[in-house]
Amino acid sequence: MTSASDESEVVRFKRLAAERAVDSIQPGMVVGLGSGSTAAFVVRRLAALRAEGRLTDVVGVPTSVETEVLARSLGVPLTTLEEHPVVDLTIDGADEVDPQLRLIKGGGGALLREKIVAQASRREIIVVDAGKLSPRLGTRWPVPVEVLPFGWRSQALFLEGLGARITRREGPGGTPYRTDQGNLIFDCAFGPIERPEELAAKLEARAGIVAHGLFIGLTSELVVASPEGVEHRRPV
Ligand SMILES: O=C(CO)[C@H](O)[C@H](O)COP(=O)(O)O
Repeated sequence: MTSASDESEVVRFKRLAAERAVDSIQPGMVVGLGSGSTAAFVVRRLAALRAEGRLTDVVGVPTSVETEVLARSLGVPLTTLEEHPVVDLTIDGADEVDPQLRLIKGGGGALLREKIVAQASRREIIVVDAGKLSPRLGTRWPVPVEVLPFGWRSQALFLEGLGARITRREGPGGTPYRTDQGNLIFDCAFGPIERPEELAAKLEARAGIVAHGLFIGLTSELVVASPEGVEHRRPV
């Protein structure tokens, strides 16, 4: 168990951003629970508030098996998109955020469920430490692309044809990483991406590509924590 005193600065910023976003949760909400280390702080904060008798009627929609396991272990009640096809508010992390609040996500491999939940949400708050901010997507992070195992070598050639340097993500013991759906991930280094919308359209047109980590037009608010403090950027 990590105590607040031995948290690294970056981890502290992740926690502060996550905790600020939790302030936006209202009683009775259906809340999308993102994946990754920053989003895990959202689940922990929700559990701590429940222990104080607050937000006890909030239910979460987990975006990954990992988040589901964490939430269950902390007693946070969960639901599904089948039961609640519209989510009031989702709080999730990101790997890279550009000035238009376009994102690269999927460092934790949960991109497909994260995007499904984001698209089902009325509001999507992204929580990051300031190190995730980037002038142009692709500068600091590859774009994860989830592909069906069927025909994966063809997808690899297609992705290289788009100009990416690709790496098939590895799981435990050097075996291919598998997503919660049993698919593969290629991390695609494009370098700084000039027109993310065009790249997203090409990826979406390809059969066998199940999801990609470009999240465009899905962020409604951003919470960024840095040495200067915590900033909640809302639409103007
Ligand atoms: O997209 C994600 C998982 O698929 C995460 O939100 C992203 O990788 C950020 O992770 P972290 O909060 O651990 O830095």
